[in-house]
Amino acid sequence: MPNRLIRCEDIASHPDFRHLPALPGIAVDLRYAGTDNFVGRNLYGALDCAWLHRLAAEGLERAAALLQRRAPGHRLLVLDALRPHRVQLQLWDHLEGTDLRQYVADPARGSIHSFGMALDATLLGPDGREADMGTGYDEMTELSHPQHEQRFLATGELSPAQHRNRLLLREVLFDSGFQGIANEWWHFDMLDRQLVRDTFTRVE
Ligand SMILES: C[C@@H](N)C(=O)N[C@H](C)C(=O)O
Ligand SMILES: [Zn+2]
Repeated sequence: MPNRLIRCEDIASHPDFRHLPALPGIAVDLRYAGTDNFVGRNLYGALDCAWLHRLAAEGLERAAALLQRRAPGHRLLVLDALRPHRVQLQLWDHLEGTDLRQYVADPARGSIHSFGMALDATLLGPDGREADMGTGYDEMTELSHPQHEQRFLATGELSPAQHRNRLLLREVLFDSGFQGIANEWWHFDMLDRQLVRDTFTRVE
């Protein structure tokens, strides 16, 4: 268990966290705060989870500015940000007995979301609609894996336009300091994961 812990209910009083509605030009639709998620129920309830650690929030602001320059009219849509550890446990438990746990960080190690240092995001096009990424958010199939994109491009299961949308999302986030993971096009971490687990405050 990390040395530093804070309850999600107390996050507003912690100086290291920033509230997403205060970040200009970024859209937020936290899917675990409703029923449109793979568990099928609202996991955040009365908790306000529209927060990120200031280092991740600053990276997100940089990414939004880059996106404005590279693809005017597009916006970033945050699908998940700070995820309390208690919710990570529920995601993990929901997938017990399946082979899908590769898509959820083991709470025994800790999700980078629970430190406010990871976000799930997609793009909104100039028409305000979500860009087509080839799969939906949290779609737990190989077609969602960045590591297999070349294969799916070759078979036609991923179109060049869908791939370009993923590349644009990745470019603006990577150029702003985030890193991706091999099996989820929507997930981005700020800083080294082990460093975050060892030295940052985890939100319970
Ligand atoms: C569950 C999915 N949206 C996600 O964020 N996965 C990463 C690996 C996590 O649980 O930290
Ligand atoms: Zn994620």
